[in-house]
Amino acid sequence: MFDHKGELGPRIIVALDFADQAQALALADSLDPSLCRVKVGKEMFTRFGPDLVRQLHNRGFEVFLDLKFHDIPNTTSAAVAAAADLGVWMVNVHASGGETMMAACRERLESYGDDRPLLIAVTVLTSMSADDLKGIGISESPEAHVSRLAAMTYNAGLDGVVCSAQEATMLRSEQGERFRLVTPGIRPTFAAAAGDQQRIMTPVDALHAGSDYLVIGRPITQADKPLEALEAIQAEIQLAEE
Ligand SMILES: O=c1ccn([C@@H]2O[C@H](COP(=O)(O)O)[C@@H](O)[C@H]2O)c(=O)[nH]1
Repeated sequence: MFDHKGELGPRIIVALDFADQAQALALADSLDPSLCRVKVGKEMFTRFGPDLVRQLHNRGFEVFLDLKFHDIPNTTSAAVAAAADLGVWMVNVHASGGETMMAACRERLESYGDDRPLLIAVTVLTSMSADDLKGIGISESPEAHVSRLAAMTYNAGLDGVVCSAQEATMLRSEQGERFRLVTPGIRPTFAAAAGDQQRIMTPVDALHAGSDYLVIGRPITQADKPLEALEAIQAEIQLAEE
């Protein structure tokens, strides 16, 4: 679970959320694949498809394909295999699709051996608060619900979860060191706007809390100078680690 595809490598995953492919690739060209990975999500994949992923691979980036599959086991496991065929570094499903579905996805990737992508599951979206959970009929706290979904993910044999950094310390102690914690909702000290994110943390605090990978979008992609924003975050991290 831990020893393939360059883990840990760069801890920052830049979320490429653009309506324009040329803009996304221009940004990628201004970044350094040795300093970050990139994430392709629903917007860009729906517009530009697998070709965008190939173009990023050609530029030397490892790609997290963030399509959050949520369907019956047969469909979801086939989708995960398609992602593996594309050669992505990481792919995800929704943990709320259930343990049987997640286990089917994990099993489907067995035949790829060490070439398989990391397979993780989304717990509770970082844009959701306790009130949002109540709105969909879930009365437990975000922490308790994340903990429940992460335990299911672990039992299904996946590599880790997407959660907020606010749950990282809890999950690290519950699921151990090898369970990958991928945390969006990261807001560096220089980025004032939380936007639609509810459960946020700074990069340094997130790493201290136990995050393995920090997913960062707008604070980098919408910055006047994206490479400088990325470097500023890395400097924050390095300073805190000294
Ligand atoms: O719970 C989740 C799961 C995925 N995301 C994705 O991460 C990035 C975050 O972008 P920011 O601009 O830094 O807010 C975005 O692509 C989301 O789709 C998430 O935010 N939360």
